Amino acid sequence: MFARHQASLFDIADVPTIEPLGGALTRTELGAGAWLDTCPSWLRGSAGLFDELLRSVPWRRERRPMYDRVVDVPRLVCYYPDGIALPHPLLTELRDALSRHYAPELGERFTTAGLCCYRDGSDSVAWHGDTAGRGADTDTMVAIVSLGAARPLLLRPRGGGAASLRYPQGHGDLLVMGGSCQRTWEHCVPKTAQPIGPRISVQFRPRGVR
Ligand SMILES: O=C(O)CCC(=O)C(=O)O
Ligand SMILES: [Fe+2]
Repeated sequence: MFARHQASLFDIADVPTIEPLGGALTRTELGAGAWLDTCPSWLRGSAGLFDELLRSVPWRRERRPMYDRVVDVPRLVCYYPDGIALPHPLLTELRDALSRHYAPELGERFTTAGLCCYRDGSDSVAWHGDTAGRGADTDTMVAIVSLGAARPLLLRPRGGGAASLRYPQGHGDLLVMGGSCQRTWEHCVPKTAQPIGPRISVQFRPRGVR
């Protein structure tokens, strides 16, 4: 199912470590109350995590209503709702580190994890905001940790008017969308014609945000 992949290309250290978030994040104000925090290589030494998730997560195809049909979304997904154990203890550590760091600003914990697998460059997700839940009308946060092959995450203001921003998301990188980002901006992961291996995106969200 997956293109050939060598863990050592991504990360050679064996012991997973995460950077304390305090000094490591860069915040970008996007306007309209939206912001982004980024931390390249937040997680190091995580090649084993990528391999294990690729192998052991019960990936399934995503289907979405579009106009009068239901279509396959070109990527694989697995959703871990509030209260369901995550598929690897390291993901629990990441979620809890994010919850601790953002508690004063977010006022609640990250409780759910959405895992997506982009098998190769023809997998993608179209422009959207995470507005299926509270993000439609409430400021919130979505924290994304990327594993595997680097793919860019693009952002643009809803309603157009500005060139899109491009954030390459490589192995271990963290990107957090905050404030009004889900309702005032859109994001996507475009297809690429480059021969590229699989990428896993892990999105942590508070309860009720989808
Ligand atoms: O692949 C990513 O990092 C973004 C995924 C995403 O936007 C979503 O599943 O809502
Ligand atoms: Fe999203």
